[in-house]
Amino acid sequence: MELPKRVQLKEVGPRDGLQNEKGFIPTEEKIKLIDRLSETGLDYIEVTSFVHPKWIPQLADAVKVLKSIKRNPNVTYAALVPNMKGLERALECNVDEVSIFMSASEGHNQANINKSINETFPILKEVVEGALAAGKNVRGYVSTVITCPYDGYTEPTQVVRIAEKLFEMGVTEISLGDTIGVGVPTQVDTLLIEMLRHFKSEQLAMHFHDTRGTALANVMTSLMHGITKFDSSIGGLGGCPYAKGASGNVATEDLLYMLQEMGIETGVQLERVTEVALSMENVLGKKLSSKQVMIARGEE
Ligand SMILES: CC(C)(COP(=O)([O-])OP(=O)([O-])OC[C@H]1O[C@@H](n2cnc3c(N)ncnc32)[C@H](O)[C@@H]1OP(=O)([O-])[O-])[C@@H](O)C(=O)NCCC(=O)NCCSC(=O)C[C@@](C)(O)CC(=O)[O-]
Repeated sequence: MELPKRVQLKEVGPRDGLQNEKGFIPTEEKIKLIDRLSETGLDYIEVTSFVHPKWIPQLADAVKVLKSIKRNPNVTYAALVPNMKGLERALECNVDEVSIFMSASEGHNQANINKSINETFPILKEVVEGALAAGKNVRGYVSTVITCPYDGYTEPTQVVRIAEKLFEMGVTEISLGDTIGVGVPTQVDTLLIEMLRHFKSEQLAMHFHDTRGTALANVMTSLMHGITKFDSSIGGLGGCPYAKGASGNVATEDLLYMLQEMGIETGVQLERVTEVALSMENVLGKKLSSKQVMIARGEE
């Protein structure tokens, strides 16, 4: 079986991981989390999001967080940006990379960003133009690529249509989100066969939530298609408040363990990431569900 020799992990814990947490996490703790993650070998961290604080109150401190972290020159610090207002705030803090986002399905797009798919394109086009003019790279998320909590199954051709539009705008990479974490390997296979007829594997990243425990199997299927970029979240935290039933992302430390044992390099230190994940249990006042954290707790 031919698998990639090296994979890049994009840590989305401080943004996707925390956005769904109910109680407000003190800003100092978010900064500490990002600073600790910056010392684990990760080279990409999505730190926050410049969405409307009314929609995601947990990340209302985005400006303070991004301005206060200790930047490691080897790490790209990215943030989610939905529109020009968000871009202004992100540029004010000198974000390294901008992540725009929309869904492949109408139902989730409307619930998540209060716009139809067609209304979203010109808004994002303006954001991409503004970010590129400011010298920032732009990454695009396409959510609900397998199933939408409102509209059901998503046709792969619809994902291709949205991805083509985002690439035309100037994004350099698209992260494909199984937003509610119900996808299975055969569906990922079907999706990637279609996507790879139109795009190169280097242009794609995969973003798996793990609601049904299928995320690692979906990563494996993606590796077999030559995908080398995966989003993951420390401790398996995460979820979208506008996607009912969505649980956390694949846990960074569980993904790292699997890759490491398969001899795939990441440059990230499993022990350090696990320590950071474990420390989040105190901050959040709850046990995390990742296997590596359970083992570190002595609960094998
Ligand atoms: C997109 C909007 C802003 C539209 O929200 P809206 O209410 O339609 O916004 P609007 O453009 O009509 O503006 C209304 C007011 O909000 C202000 N406003 C407008 N934008 C901003 C901004 N950026 N920052 C601060 N303020 C803002 C704007 O200035 C105005 O203020 P007013 O004039 O009334 O005083 C809203 O729907 C929103 O913030 N949605 C984000 C929801 C979200 O973050 N969801 C979770 C993301 S996770 C995800 O999408 C999936 C992903 C990426 O993780 C991958 C996967 O798992 O698949």
